[in-house]
Amino acid sequence: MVNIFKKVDNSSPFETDPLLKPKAEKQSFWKKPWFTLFIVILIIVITATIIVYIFCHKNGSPNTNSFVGLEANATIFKAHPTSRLSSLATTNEDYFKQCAPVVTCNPNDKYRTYNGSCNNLQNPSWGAALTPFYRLMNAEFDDGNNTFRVQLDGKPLPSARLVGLKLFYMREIHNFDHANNELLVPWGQFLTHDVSFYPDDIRNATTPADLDHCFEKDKTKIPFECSTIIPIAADDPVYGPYNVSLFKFVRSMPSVNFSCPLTPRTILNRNTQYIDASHVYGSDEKIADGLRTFENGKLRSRILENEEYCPQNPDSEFKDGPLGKSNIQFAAGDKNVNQNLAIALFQNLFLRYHNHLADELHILNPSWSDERVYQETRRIVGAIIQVITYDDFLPIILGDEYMKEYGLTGQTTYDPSINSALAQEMTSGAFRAVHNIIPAKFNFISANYSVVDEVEPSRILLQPDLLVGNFDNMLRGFLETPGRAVQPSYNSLITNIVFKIPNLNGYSGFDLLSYDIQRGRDNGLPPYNKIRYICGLKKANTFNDLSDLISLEDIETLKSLYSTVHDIDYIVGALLEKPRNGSMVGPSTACIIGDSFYRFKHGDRFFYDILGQPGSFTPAQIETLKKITLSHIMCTSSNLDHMQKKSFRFVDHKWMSSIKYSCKSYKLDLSPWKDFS
Ligand code: HEM
Ligand SMILES: [Ca+2]
Repeated sequence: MVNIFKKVDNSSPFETDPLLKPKAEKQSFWKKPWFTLFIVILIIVITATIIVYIFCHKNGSPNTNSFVGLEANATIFKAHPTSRLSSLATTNEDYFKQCAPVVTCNPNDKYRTYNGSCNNLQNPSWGAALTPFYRLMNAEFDDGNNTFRVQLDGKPLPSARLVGLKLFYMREIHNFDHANNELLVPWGQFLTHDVSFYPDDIRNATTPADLDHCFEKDKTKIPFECSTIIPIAADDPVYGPYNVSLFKFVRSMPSVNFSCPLTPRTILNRNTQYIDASHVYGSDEKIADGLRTFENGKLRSRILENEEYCPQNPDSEFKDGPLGKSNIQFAAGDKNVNQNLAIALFQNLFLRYHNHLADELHILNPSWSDERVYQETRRIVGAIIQVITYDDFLPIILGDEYMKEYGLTGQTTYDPSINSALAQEMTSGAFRAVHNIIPAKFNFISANYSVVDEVEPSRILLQPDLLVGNFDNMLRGFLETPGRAVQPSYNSLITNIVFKIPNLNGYSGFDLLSYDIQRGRDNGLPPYNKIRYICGLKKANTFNDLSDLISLEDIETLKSLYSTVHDIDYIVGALLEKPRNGSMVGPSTACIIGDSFYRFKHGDRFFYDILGQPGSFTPAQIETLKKITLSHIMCTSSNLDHMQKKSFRFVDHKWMSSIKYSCKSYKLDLSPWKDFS
């Protein structure tokens, strides 16, 4: 803009012909053609801005996504609506036939079990903790059972780091999604931790730290535990200069470690596979009891710097994270509570909310026992997570059209033939594609809206100390920062963390994208082309057949990495796909996410709006639950005092403070819980 105006000034005849100058000075400036032109352009710009703004906020479409080279209105995605997927896997029942414990259920139980069993009365172990992830297609391993998939021509798959470098590195676009804020990120992860957790395979006592010896060069034989490391080339632009030659990679723990030697390699999910707040309360009774005070229904907590936080984890395993020492290690229902600051923030937020709600219910019903208050609160918190997920979060991730296509809106009808368990294709593939909206830095924003700290990924992983004293600023940071524009690349900081290994006197690294690609191979995910097929999209016979969804430039790079179109890792294809308008994800990602959330909704006998079950809420309670927003939770559990109604929307305090309502307006009507039996 500035340059353009300068150019006009320079070419002005007044400068070159002084004789014209007095006449020109007498003429009113608003009669000049350039002024009229300026006004017209200004009006066009303002009108266009208003239209774009209204469109973004109405449709929830980020519209700032950075998929160039493909038609914005790609109607092709509509050509194959797949509202229900049918699993083609033949192994889903193996665990239940061979290893599932005998479970006796009380069909009249009002509350969920801790481990999720007895939700489905005909198949009581479905969706329970410590049962396998579901599969939409059979696992793909080279030897059929265990070893990483290879390419069709027998060559090993390209290094996950190389794939990331060639396709995604240096492609990051620093645009914002001005429709949404960054809160989508902690919510997405919080939701993930409700339904997914697989621990490392440490059968040979191989913790990540034990893999240091994999760095040693000149080995004639690669030790077993080093065989799945992610190789890094010497000319890697980031890690090369530090001589980092590999990322350590520990495989997921297979079922054999839980006395169930299934083949092909089968991974058990340690968390309940329902959206039921198991990450707040625990996926077994021992963990749940350890988190309770057994007084007035409350959870254990501690006060740090005058605020309430989760209790300290007594487990020595947590004392020192691999990235440094941490005095604080929270305990919560999910073991991954300390994985990064964002998830720690949300676990603490919900701990506070539980205790707030328990207080309210206790005041409302003083005669209720500790057990009753605790279980009712737990039930409400689980329901709230469902409401926020389906009403607010998913419509932004998937868009309204996909929401309808996949049956994720409206009244839930319980269908006992549905196994709600989380699909491997989802947890090791599709839902990870949403890692592309993780911002490079977390902004801590003070009450007067100034950024007081910008925290890089190297400071957020496994070291939650920073949360204490910064709770409000961190929450405000997520609310007050526009989201990262949807794009194929992850942010370059989360893919390029270099850290020093003290005992090795060298360096190591972390790259979330490499780990996501490698995890897909570890857990036997089918390649991208097969997911296209199950999702009803056109199966590609040649690389060029991908051009319906992937740009020609990316197809050329894919050709240079993979032997055939059938070899491409699923998450790689998922990231490269052009999202449908109004959605943040491409069709093969939406299809897998849609399937999972369909099964979480219609396969859960305790889903919050299902009627006629012993665990059903009353119609009046359901009405109250439907009105709950994340803003209410944040208002109740922090010191923030104003909040927009649509919590995930970016509401710039400078221009739109009038639609940030006082926290006093976010009251929850608990009267339907008064004296009900
Ligand atoms: C601060 C932001 C986040 C960080 C630092 C983060 C980091 C990680 C890491 C380190 C893993 C394990 C990688 C491995 O397999 O070794 C993981 C797994 C995963 N993440 Fe994220 N993530 C974040 C946000 C999200 C979001 C927003 C979503 C989805 C909406 C998501 C979905 C998943 C899923 C589905 C998995 C696999 C589930 C599991 O580990 O049990 N994450 N993430
Ligand atoms: Ca759960």
